[in-house]
Amino acid sequence: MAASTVRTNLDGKPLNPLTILMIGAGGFIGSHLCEKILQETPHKILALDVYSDKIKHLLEPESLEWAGRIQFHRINIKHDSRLEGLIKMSDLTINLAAICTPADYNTRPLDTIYSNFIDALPVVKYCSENGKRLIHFSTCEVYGKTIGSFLPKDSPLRQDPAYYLLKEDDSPCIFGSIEKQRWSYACAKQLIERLIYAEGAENGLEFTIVRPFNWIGPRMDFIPGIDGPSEGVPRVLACFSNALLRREQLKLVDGGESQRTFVYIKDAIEAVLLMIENPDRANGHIFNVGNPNNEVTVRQLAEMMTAVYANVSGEPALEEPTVDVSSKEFYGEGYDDSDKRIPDMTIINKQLGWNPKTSLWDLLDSTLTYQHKTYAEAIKKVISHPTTS
Ligand SMILES: NC(=O)c1ccc[n+]([C@@H]2O[C@H](COP(=O)([O-])OP(=O)(O)OC[C@H]3O[C@@H](n4cnc5c(N)ncnc54)[C@H](O)[C@@H]3O)[C@@H](O)[C@H]2O)c1
Ligand SMILES: O=C(O)[C@H]1O[C@H](OP(=O)(O)OP(=O)(O)OC[C@H]2O[C@@H](n3ccc(=O)[nH]c3=O)[C@H](O)[C@@H]2O)[C@H](O)[C@@H](O)[C@@H]1O
Repeated sequence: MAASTVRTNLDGKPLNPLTILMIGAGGFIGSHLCEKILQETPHKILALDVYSDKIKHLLEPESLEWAGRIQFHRINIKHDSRLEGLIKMSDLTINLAAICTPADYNTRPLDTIYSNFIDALPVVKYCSENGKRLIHFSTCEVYGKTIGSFLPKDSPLRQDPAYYLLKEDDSPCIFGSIEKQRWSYACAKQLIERLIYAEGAENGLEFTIVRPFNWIGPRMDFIPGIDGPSEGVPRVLACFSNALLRREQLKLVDGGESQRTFVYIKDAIEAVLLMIENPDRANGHIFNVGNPNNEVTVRQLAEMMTAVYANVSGEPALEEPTVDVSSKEFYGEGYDDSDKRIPDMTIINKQLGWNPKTSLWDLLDSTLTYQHKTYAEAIKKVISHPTTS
């Protein structure tokens, strides 16, 4: 960014450089947000995480044009007295830290609840007590299941948006029974949202809550056995990428009938930057951030990824690229699923004028090109020397 550029917000006001504490900066979303802020704004980042691999390229070498504008703090927010000091030093805190992989929700429900609720409490408290602004990352999973999912399969009402469109200020949050521990994540996220909202109402906390709807792109999660545990189960993009890279069948949980809308990480990050730089328009709001035009079933996603990867890698797809597995086999006891997730975009459109741009085909093409470049050689090595991995 040219040092002399005068940047203004949506209301034409000049933007002053901010100091931003980003908790969870070393993760998927954090790494893209750091890149965007460093490349396009004059803001400073205090990047906090227990890992830094995904932002290594931003931290070194020191000669990069943004040297001095990013500082990494290897801190676990569960137990570190430096947290309050960092919040005090910053104009804005963005909290991304969480356990947010469905394979963990029913197998590690305690860690999931602690991570998404208990560990976030001091962040909210310190922001509120010190009069600091907070952007907190929640999830579209707080909506749970759609009202329409309880209607008979052939009910024409299922086609009516009133029964499936997810609206921030209107839709109920519908989770399964307590034994369905999948909902431990959604429930913890819902309670922290309610707490933040209450801090706003009772103590004047300036907050924005983000509900991401399946943001995907490069650096999401890990490829098992390459840059993550061999037995680990990441989110669907990485699961399917891993299978494609290894020329294995893509596993469709319970027939792959669930529906999702996928948004390209780079589109979504633009929405977050608008929130950062337009507090008057973003404070006090909860925002859906997704792409309602990119809806597919998980089966369709598998078919699209198979076609795109064949093109990217130059290798023909398997004759039978997918296989059905039960959720119990894949995730274990207590798994349940969101049936359909289409974000209503009214509020984010009205407040920030944001719209996603990238089609599912285009985002899969750039993402799978990245996956192939980053992992194909390493996978080949592991496959040819399995014991040395
Ligand atoms: N990716 C999505 O589409 C999506 C969708 C819905 C919600 N979210 C939410 O957005 C946030 C970020 O998601 P992501 O996809 O980047 O996940 P991620 O797992 O890639 O990133 C989370 C980061 O937080 C860090 N972290 C976790 N606990 C920590 C602790 N105690 N102390 C310090 N650092 C800690 C992790 O090391 C990791 O780098 C999460 O809150 C998640 O629930 C993401
Ligand atoms: O990304 C989001 O917006 C939110 O949704 C995700 O939840 P989910 O979409 O269910 O997680 P994925 O792992 O991406 O799974 C999507 C669908 O694919 C299915 N799946 C997953 C992996 C696989 O190999 N095969 C497969 O069929 C799952 O059962 C599910 O129906 C995670 O909970 C969070 O990261 C986040 O809050």
